[in-house]
Amino acid sequence: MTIEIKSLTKQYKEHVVVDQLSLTIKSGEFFALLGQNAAGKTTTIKMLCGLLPPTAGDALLDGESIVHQQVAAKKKLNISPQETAIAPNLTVVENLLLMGQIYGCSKTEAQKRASAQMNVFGLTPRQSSKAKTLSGGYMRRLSVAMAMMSNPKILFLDEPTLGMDVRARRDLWNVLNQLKGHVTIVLTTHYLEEVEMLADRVGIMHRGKLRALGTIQQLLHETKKGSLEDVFLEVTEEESV
Ligand SMILES: Nc1ncnc2c1ncn2[C@@H]1O[C@H](COP(=O)(O)OP(=O)(O)OP(=O)(O)O)[C@@H](O)[C@H]1O
Repeated sequence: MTIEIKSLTKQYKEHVVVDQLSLTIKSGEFFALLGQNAAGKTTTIKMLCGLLPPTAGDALLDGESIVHQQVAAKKKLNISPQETAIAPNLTVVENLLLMGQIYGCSKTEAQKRASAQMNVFGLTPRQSSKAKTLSGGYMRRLSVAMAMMSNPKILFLDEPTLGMDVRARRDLWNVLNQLKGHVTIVLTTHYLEEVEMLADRVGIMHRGKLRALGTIQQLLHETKKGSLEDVFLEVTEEESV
């Protein structure tokens, strides 16, 4: 369940978008990847998920190379992307069962997993609602629950609470907290409060490079700042345009 990123690089013509990123994310860790717009976060996650080939470097997901053992590496992970894969005209439970089928579960196994996920994500009361009738917050919950249907060892969450109201965000945080320690989670977000609430460790990217890495306490100590926001602003300031 460990993610070992080794000099991972993505270059578009002369533009180096991810620049020799090296980082190890521990098994069961909740890791937050931060950075300003265009820092290279989504590109990094897309490479780790096998959606984008790296220009150079590699990453090992539970020991499987994303370059040389793509199929095996992909089996370790799932992603709840910004654009969700929810079918609007299917109900909540149908969406979950469909995911189960896609991942090759038997009908009984898919039903078992769907019930478990609806329970964890507080979706049971809405199981017969068509997905298109759900609020944005419930949609995001469904999206993460669908990603969990494959029982992934590694889960990537790309801005999971974007556009959610305060309560929906808090509810999803509670749910994500329950996954802590059981699944290795990589989260990208612009909400620093979310990071403070959930993350074991934080990496801050700036212009494709990893500029800071550690627990929030370590980062505050190293930079002698009073808040994660101040750390973030300092780390991303010096070269910002
Ligand atoms: N297909 C592409 N061709 C050329 N440049 C690209 C391509 N895809 C992304 N980029 C560039 O890569 C850089 C990093 O983009 P990326 O989406 O990884 O940033 P991000 O940190 O996820 O930003 P945000 O917080 O805005 O989501 C940007 O400058 C973007 O314009």
